[in-house]
Amino acid sequence: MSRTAADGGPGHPAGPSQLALLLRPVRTRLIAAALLQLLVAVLTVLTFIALGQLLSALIGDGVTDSVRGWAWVAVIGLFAAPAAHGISFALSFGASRQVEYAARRAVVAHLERLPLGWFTRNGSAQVRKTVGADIGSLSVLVGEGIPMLPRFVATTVLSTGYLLWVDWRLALVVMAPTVAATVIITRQGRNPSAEEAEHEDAARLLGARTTELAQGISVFKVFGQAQRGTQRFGTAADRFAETYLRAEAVEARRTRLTSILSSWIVTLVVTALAGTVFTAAGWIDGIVVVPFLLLSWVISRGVWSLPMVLMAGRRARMVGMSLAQIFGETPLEVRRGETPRAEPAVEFAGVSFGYRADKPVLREIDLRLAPGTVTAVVGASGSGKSTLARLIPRFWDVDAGVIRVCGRDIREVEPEQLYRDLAFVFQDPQLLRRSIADNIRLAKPDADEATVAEAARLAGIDDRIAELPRGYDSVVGDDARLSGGESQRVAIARAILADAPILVLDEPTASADPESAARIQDALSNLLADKTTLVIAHQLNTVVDADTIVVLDEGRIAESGTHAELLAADGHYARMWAASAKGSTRQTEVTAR
Ligand SMILES: Nc1ncnc2c1ncn2[C@@H]1O[C@H](COP(=O)(O)OP(=O)(O)OP(=O)(O)O)[C@@H](O)[C@H]1O
Repeated sequence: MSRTAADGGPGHPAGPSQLALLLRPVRTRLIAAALLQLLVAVLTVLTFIALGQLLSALIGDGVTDSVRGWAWVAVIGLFAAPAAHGISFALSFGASRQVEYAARRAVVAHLERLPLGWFTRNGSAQVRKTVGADIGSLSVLVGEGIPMLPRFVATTVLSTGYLLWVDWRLALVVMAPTVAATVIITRQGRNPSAEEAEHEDAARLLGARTTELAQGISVFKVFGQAQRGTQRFGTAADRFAETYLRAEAVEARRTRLTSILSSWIVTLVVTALAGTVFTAAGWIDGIVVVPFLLLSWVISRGVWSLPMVLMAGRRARMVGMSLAQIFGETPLEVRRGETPRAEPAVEFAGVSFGYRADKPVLREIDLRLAPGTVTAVVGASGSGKSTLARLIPRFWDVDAGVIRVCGRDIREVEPEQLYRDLAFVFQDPQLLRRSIADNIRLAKPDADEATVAEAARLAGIDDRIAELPRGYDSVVGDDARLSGGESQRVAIARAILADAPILVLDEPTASADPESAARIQDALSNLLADKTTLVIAHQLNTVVDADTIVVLDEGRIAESGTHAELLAADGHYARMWAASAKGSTRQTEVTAR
């Protein structure tokens, strides 16, 4: 069993083919831009040939009719080449913006269809990297790389062809350094050096350590380990710097030879020396050297830009891989189903699930949450309570069995419908960096202010919101800094407003202090009225009134019943209850002392 599909989901070809799909709508514009760059190449080479002819005429042959023609070519080339380049750039730049926008939309649309569990595993880092940096590189590739490549090739081929035609022997000598540089650069450009790869690794590690330090600095400090936290970061930063210097040194060594070989001054000197030798030997007329001086310079400039073209190719591969990773994730499939929607019950029938094939977390769960009842799930840490709760909103799909919500297999329900039937409040209430009002009305964007305020009142958070500088318009994280318990109550207000018939609550009081926990419990009692509820609880005293208490033990249902029934059964639950009673007595004694 695998939670990822490396080979692409249905309708979403991975990698390069995804890139091809994105480029298809702008294909015509890119072809036009590339053709214009070909024209620029032709005009550039013609201009230099014309310059050669003019210089030759000035030095020796005298001005003839054909020279006048070449003068026109030079003038036209001088104006037409920048104009063609300008139009080509406008076309490819426009196309790059369109591709960038389409790529971001395609990624976001695909993300919308991924199971929620994917986000808990990957967090926001990969999404940020793909939607931000990688798609940014894609834009550079489309805007510059794709049109510039034909220009580079055409300039080199045309100039070389012309020089070979003028005098192939001199051409071979003059071109030798640039050909050598081209071969070396192309071979080097294909694979990054070991030092470069090591530096990439160090950069990734530094990124991870920076996040760890930013998120965990308070924990390190509280335990007197601030130095250790910064030490881990410092070691990563040192390694980053060291590998950078090493990679740069290797790069400098690698490029030393090629930058000499492809430098224009070397080309000019080689051309002048070879031209002198050839002329002295009587193999050529001295005037023939003029076009060589001009065009070998054009070629060396092209070779100079080759590493950038190759870099664009490497980036394209990287972007392709990054997109493949996201598009390779199998989206939530919604199967065709004919079962009509029934009363708001939740059923687990023979459900088994594991995050890994060799480690089942839930085994053969049979459970029914009857409409309008509260079912509490308790059990030791790691027994699978949160996993059970998260399977209902399809964080992951079951490996065996079926989960039904309102009588229908959840794999046959459109997510929009499923999330209308379900509201969930988890341990870590995720509030968006938006106004409090927007956070509450997430499930009902058109809810008016009075309705939002009423939900906040029922959730017991209205008085705290009133204290905020801009009340309901205060923005979470900016002028609304809320405690864990307060955030939890905002999440409950959101669930109250959503008014879904089924509620899934995963330890909603987990991060709250006793006073806050009591307020959350009050808020929940407003939320629970008439709902079908599944609540995960650590503190048994919060669930004694539940209609059914289910005890999970190593992923299996060990027993279930009411509080009184389970105490009478004297099994798992009774032992947990006795242990929790002992714990709270000890707690009371400690507090009294
Ligand atoms: N996203 C995940 N990927 C891999 N394993 C996971 C993931 N989430 C939980 N697990 C593993 O599944 C098992 C059950 O975890 P779960 O969180 O469901 O237990 P729990 O009963 O809710 O525990 P607790 O009361 O401590 O929150 C544990 O062994 C846990 O390590």
